[in-house]
Amino acid sequence: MHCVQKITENIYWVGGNDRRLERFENMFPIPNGVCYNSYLILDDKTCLMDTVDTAISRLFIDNIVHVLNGRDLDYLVINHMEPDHCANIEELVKRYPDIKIVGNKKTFQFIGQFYDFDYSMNIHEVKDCETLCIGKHNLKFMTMPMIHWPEVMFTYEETEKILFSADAFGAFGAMSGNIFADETDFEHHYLEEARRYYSNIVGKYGSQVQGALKKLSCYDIRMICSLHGPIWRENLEYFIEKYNVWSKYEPEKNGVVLVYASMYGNTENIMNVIANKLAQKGVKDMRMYDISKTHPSYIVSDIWKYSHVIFGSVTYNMGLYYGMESLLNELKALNLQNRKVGLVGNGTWSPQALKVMNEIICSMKNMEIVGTPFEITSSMKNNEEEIVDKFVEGFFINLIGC
Ligand SMILES: Cc1cc2nc3c(=O)[nH]c(=O)nc-3n(C[C@H](O)[C@H](O)[C@H](O)COP(=O)(O)O)c2cc1C
Repeated sequence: MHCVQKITENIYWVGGNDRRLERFENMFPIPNGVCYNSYLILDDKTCLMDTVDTAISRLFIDNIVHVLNGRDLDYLVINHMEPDHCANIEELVKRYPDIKIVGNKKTFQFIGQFYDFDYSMNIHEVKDCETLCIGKHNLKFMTMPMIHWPEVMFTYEETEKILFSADAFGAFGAMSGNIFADETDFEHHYLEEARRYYSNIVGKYGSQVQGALKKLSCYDIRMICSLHGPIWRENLEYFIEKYNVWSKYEPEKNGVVLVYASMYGNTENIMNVIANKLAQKGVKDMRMYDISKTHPSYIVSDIWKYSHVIFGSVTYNMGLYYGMESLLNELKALNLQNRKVGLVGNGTWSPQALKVMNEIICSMKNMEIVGTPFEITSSMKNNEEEIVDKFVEGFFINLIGC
């Protein structure tokens, strides 16, 4: 049966939820599921904003048929050509052969690359800032390359002042009936997952997001409709400001994330000792992760949030432990900047971990090594506590000075 909601007088949410998918992009665990949003505008012409993933195709078609109530579908706007939003294009062209697909040059290139059906009679190609009037509603298309694919567009509906923002302003997490952010306890339910979504998926493209925010600042926006996560119709500034901070790679909070790679527990032990000593100095809300236990997307997300991070790793075959090396390289690939970093290495016969971690961190932008990095040979002895104290003292002074 159809499952839709009105979001304004003539616009409907026709998306759906997926709580069965284990991993988004076959990579990121989504214990709270995910939603695929799509929106249908009824006016002189009917217009659908994006489609959904194959997982919910059947419901999606039911939703559209129900809302159209016998009308034809005139336009399908493709703001983003990623397959989790595009699974139904062919089906819609079959059902509504006169439909016009609205996209830019790259959109049509990607449709041709992903799918094998004839849409040559359905193309309505638009350029940046072009508009399309469908009655009382007027759609303005803004190309937003690399947020987070090159063909991405935002569509601004000028009459009701709604921004259809593709994947931007999205979040992991299925919706439980409450499709508006103001109907949810967003800070507790969605914020962490919105940050994990942003940092891991869009994080690399901070400068493009900054560009988009600048472009959008000229528009009066009353509602933001993303392709994932809740719709924003109140307190939009709150979430826009989160995007502003995240895309500038600025920490949201002064605090410490500790991440370790440890096989036999000695590096783990030192990280616990460091955390204890920092706690005794009054540092609160620290987060500690075992790289082999927690999916890196959660660690990336917390590092995006906090100002300081301490990495502790064993040496493995003259290099870094695999999980730690891949985390550090991922942070670098995501363009993470402006963090203060403490380093602790470990090795038994030829310790290399500290050197390799230091090299990766120093190759990133605006990363500062704080505290005196140190290396353990196998395990730390009670009579070596002075080294840890020296590290903690330097790290703490920097932390409280921030
Ligand atoms: C497969 C393997 C490769 C290792 N390679 C090195 C190495 O190249 N250099 C070194 O100094 N230690 C090496 N180690 C030793 C560990 O780094 C070391 O025992 C570490 O001090 C233990 O710390 P942990 O108790 O936190 O696991 C290796 C250990 C294993 C299991």
